[in-house]
Amino acid sequence: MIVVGDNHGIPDSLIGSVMNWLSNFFNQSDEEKRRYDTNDPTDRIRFRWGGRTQRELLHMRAHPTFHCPAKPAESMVLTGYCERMREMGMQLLRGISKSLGLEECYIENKMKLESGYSVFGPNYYPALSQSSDDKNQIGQFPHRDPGLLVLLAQNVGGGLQIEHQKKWLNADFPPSSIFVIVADHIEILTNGKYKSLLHRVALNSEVERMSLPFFFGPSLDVTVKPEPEFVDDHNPPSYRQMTYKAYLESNDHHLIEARANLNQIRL
Ligand SMILES: O=C(O)CCC(=O)C(=O)O
Ligand SMILES: [Fe+2]
Repeated sequence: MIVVGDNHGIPDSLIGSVMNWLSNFFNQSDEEKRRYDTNDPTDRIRFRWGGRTQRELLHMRAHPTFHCPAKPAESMVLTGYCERMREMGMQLLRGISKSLGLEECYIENKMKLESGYSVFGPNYYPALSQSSDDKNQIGQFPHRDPGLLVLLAQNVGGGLQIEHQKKWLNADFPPSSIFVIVADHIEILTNGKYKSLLHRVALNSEVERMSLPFFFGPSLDVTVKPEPEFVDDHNPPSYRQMTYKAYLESNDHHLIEARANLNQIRL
């Protein structure tokens, strides 16, 4: 896990405009939001209520083609934001490649990031009501995410928790920072040298919260596997190989849902 402080170069005004647009979106009537709650296999945009949680989520395909439910003039804000997230993700992956003693563009080339599949998937969590019954309400159950990195912005701090040495820690980062989560396909390609971060979300007790994860993934046709640089007699491959598309679609999930499946491909 890496936190990029407030020197990430993304203007506050851009983040603010994205938050404004999302706040308007989530505050629409259920009927209006339901227009994007379909099960069409060609969906590029999908709105969902969070099942056993009070979360609402909107997933939009961000790359290689960009889709969003905004009017053209407003969609510029969302496209601009997603482009900045991609640039930041690319820079971070160059750093990770170098930290592994590999050439800067190693991950970028192996994962064919020019046509990488990315999803922008904002969440809306209501405030926790004051009634004591609600004390344990959570926003998201423990999970890992698919892809290489998840770049996360939020409108207010408090809610995200990460697992470290079997304990849950609060990931308290300010709204001006971007929090970066290492996801499944970094773990697979490095054969477990980097670990995909287990995390969950508690409802912020005081105020409603929005979080803006950008799921930065490989190209859908890339077969992701432990690469030879991380495999030897003492370290046999720990994960089954699979295209990124097949990984996302396993368990009958839709590509846009961006669900993880790491435990099922461990060898
Ligand atoms: O809301 C958060 O802070 C985390 C969001 C998240 O983990 C996800 O949407 O996958
Ligand atoms: Fe997540």
